[in-house]
Amino acid sequence: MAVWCDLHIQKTLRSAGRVFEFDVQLQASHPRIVLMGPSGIGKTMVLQAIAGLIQPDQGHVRIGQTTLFDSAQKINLPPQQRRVGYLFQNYALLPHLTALGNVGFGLRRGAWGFLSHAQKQEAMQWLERFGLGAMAHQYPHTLSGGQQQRLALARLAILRPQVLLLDEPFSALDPHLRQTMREEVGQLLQSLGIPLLMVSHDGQDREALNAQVVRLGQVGARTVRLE
Ligand SMILES: Nc1ncnc2c1ncn2[C@@H]1O[C@H](COP(=O)(O)OP(=O)(O)OP(=O)(O)O)[C@@H](O)[C@H]1O
Repeated sequence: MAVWCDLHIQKTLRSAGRVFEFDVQLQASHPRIVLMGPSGIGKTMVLQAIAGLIQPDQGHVRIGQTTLFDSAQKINLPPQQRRVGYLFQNYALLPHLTALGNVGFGLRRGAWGFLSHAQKQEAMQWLERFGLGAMAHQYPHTLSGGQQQRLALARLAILRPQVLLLDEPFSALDPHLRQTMREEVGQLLQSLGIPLLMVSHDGQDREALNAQVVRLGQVGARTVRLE
């Protein structure tokens, strides 16, 4: 696979006399990257910079053929134009919509748009692909933790993002479900062909996803890529 992610993120944060310096470069061609490193090193910051939720002081972020951010060229696409699927830890499902409504939500036109017949069919296909076809008319709170996670992923995948960003997606699940979800999500994501960048503390996530590890660490007072 060609390089699908090319980034250089430089950022300095200061508060209460503490300075946090971040200078990380990454060129990824492996389709599944797991970002590891000690707590507070800035792993989540990498995902946020790709999603456009924080702005680097300097550097660039390119995903596929698209430049999302480039300080020299003064490019900074707003989050909604980045075609990036960010799975939040609480899944951010819409409680008043059914599973079908949640998956179809991003296909609607305008805030109050209804789903067309074709859009409903498309949403249904994605639910089935994620093993949730029988639960199309259930609300999120009636789904198990693993089902909610699959629903959240289906909701991102239907929009065909250029990359999926997952922040410790399995850490909130109980140990048994964690292993099942690792395997299920790993197979699903491989079959989708969407590149993946995931933050994890757990070597078993890397194994289940057959991913490449990128480690962040500190050199002096600065966070950098170690390998
Ligand atoms: N305004 C700020 N001033 C100084 N440092 C900050 C500021 N905001 C965030 N930081 C620091 O930025 C760092 C990056 O945090 P981030 O959540 O990305 O780390 P992480 O590697 O994902 O951690 P964890 O594994 O614990 O989730 C943290 O050390 C945090 O203390």
